[in-house]
Amino acid sequence: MTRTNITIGLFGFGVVGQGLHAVLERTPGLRARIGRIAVKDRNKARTLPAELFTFDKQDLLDDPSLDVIVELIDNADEAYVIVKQALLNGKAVVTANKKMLAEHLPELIELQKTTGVPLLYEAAACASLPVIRNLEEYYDTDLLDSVEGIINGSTNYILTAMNRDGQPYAEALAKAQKLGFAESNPALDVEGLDARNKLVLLLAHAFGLVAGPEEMLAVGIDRISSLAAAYAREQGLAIKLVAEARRLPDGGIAAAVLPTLVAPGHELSNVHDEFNGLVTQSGFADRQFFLGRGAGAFPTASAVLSDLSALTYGYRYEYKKIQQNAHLSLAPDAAEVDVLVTFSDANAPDEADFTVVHEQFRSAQRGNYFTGTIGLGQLARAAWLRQPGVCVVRLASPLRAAVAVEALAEATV
Ligand SMILES: NC(=O)C1=CN([C@@H]2O[C@H](COP(=O)(O)OP(=O)(O)OC[C@H]3O[C@@H](n4cnc5c(N)ncnc54)[C@H](OP(=O)(O)O)[C@@H]3O)[C@@H](O)[C@H]2O)C=CC1
Ligand SMILES: N[C@@H](CC=O)C(=O)O
Repeated sequence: MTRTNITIGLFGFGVVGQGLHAVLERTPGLRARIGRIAVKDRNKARTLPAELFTFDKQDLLDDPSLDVIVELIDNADEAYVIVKQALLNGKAVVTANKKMLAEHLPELIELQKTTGVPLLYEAAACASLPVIRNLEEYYDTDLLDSVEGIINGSTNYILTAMNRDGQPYAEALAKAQKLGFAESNPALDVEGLDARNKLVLLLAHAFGLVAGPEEMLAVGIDRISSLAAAYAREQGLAIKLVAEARRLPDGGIAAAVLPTLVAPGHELSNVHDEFNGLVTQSGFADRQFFLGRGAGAFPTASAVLSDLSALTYGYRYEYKKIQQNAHLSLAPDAAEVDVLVTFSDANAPDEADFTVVHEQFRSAQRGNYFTGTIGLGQLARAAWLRQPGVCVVRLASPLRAAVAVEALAEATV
């Protein structure tokens, strides 16, 4: 699609949809206008004339006057049907729906290939931060070693409100919802699933690895115990929800989303409120840091706007790294991680799962914890991880290649 006047068929007129409308009004240079809007609730009052709205998706998908479908609804299953049909109908699509993308990425990549129609989704990972196109284009030849970041705005907003402002968890979550940062189902945010969906997109564009979300471990902030929070405070560290993907020496990729202790000098320690931050590490450019708003109406709409503009000059993702790295796979059993585990007497973790246990603490008043090293795959499989009263927080060290138990024993003799 290379034209300068775009007529948009917009699905969804919630936080981001209304943000996009406002942003387009203030961006006359793009010459893009919303032709029709599909929404769901017939009883909701709208801020635009009623004739602009429809409740039938076909009114947009079958309308030849609409060049681009912008999909901004909060239902991933319905979004999938809409996006697929739009591509098959030859309409370019811009979406912010990371859940839908993460669940259907292989098919959506194939559909772009077979139809020749572009699907862009910069807003789906880190909202206003231009990460997808940078990972796809800028790091095209400079080999990336890792991406590590705070990629969910709501949980960062909640953790900031709790730690800096002393707000209770439930109050901070309610505020994140009120401000339009949280998903309609906020469990996606606080359980680490939204960050994991975004990590799927980062993996595809950073490393050319297309993985399903369920293949990666995600632990959310909803399980952070008061003992873990106290441990962090006493050590002068902050707990952040961090998504990490790291190339291992043997070529596999270790990837996970975990609450993580972040040291004061680390780039991510300065990412507050609903901001996101992403650190990339690559062969030649070395370490780089992206920082910006990771949720909210205008920041997210700004990324949608950028995708619309990119469509006008014929931009599409080429997924070059997927072709180059067809052999690449996730290797959780080749990786290990240092963690803090807090637990109640009733649900103690199995210490035999750990390669090493470092520090132990037991107190009838404060609760119990230990720190140790565990294989990433072992941690993901551990039944105790999901037991009530168990909290796992990654220590400040990154994911790394697993050291075999024997090698460790030899080294310590
Ligand atoms: N909020 C944010 O900061 C960010 C959100 N996103 C993503 O953007 C998308 C939209 O989020 P957000 O704007 O916050 O969500 P909202 O809940 O604010 O709005 C959702 C909109 O979708 C409409 N809708 C739901 N189902 C359908 C359907 N089947 N057909 C047509 N319209 C439908 C709703 O209609 P109605 O008005 O009738 O209820 C509503 O207008 C989500 O995928 C989200 O994950 C991505 C980055 C940031
Ligand atoms: N709920 C998401 C919205 C943006 O992606 C978040 O909080 O990051």
